[in-house]
Amino acid sequence: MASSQPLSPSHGSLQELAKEFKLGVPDRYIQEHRETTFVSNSSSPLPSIPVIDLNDFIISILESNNDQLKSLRSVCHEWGIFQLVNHGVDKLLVEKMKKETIEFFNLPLEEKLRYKLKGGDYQGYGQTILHSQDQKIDWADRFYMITNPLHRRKSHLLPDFPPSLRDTMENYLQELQKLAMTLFSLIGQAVNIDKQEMVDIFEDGMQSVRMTYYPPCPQPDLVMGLTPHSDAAGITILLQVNEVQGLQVKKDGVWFPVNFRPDAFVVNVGDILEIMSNGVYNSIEHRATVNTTNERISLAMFFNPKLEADVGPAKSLLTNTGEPPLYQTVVMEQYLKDFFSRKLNGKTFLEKMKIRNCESSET
Ligand SMILES: O=C(O)CCC(=O)C(=O)O
Ligand SMILES: [Fe+2]
Repeated sequence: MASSQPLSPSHGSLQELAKEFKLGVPDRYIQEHRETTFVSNSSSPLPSIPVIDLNDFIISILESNNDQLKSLRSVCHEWGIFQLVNHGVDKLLVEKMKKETIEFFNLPLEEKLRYKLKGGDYQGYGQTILHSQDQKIDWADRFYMITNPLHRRKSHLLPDFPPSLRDTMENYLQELQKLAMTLFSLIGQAVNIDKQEMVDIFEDGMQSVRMTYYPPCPQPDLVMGLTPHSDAAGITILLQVNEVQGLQVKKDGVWFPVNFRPDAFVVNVGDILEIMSNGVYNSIEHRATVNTTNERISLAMFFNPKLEADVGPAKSLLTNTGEPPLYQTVVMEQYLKDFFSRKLNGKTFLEKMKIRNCESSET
């Protein structure tokens, strides 16, 4: 396990700083080894990420057919990401949440700095958390916090938000938690995990949120809005707040841009579902790019097991399929500690959870 203490970022807000970098980007932001993005043309068009329609499940359950579950399984296996439409969350609430998120980043700097990351913590407002002095900084400001369990909330964050943002966020959290439980149930069934096991693990689970602000950048091809990573979550439900595109996913070794549908949430399969499904599902590697003219804002919500739950291949899946476990099992609380003690780096954290052949033959 990496033991580096995160360094306190002293560089406050890029949203303000970026205004001074009109001509060029400082070295600390330049990513020398940035992988290129797929360029489409008439013979190789841009592949679009799959769309899952929640209404289709209601119909297929009524008709007792498994086709929808089969297609969900194949989407989570081959892609690990999909656009979810007819998700049932009130459109007005989604629009209000977008508006409040934009207003958060429009607050005067001194207001936002009330929520500033404090030394050694990973919750609050600021730039990339640094694990070493030479680490590159992403071209973004973020606000991250744990929203459930309630006793883990930091009193100077959500509870202390401007009332309209706080109330909208509370409603949004509740609605998305319900949606996440529906998705967990379907995604679990599609890979032979018992419904009750998903409920026991995810109901009232650990939930967190990240709002990200990507300023326009004079040299967008030199920086990264968000470093390539997979989410250390069960699932992530992602909202593109201001309709500026920038998310990319890595599929079969190639980076593809994702075009968000305005009526959809983007759902990512996270590392924990890859582990629970014993490797059937793929936690998608993704990154965010930026552009010269438009700021971009996103809101990601992460849904996880309870802090005291075991994270490992689902017991009912191993029993139902007779497969040996391909990943280790650790308690969620420890899993998170290990995750936050490292810098984001592709899928390397998930790799550490894999049981190697030599290890399994020794145990
Ligand atoms: O900004 C985006 O579209 C991606 C955000 C994301 O991947 C994250 O917050 O983990
Ligand atoms: Fe992510």
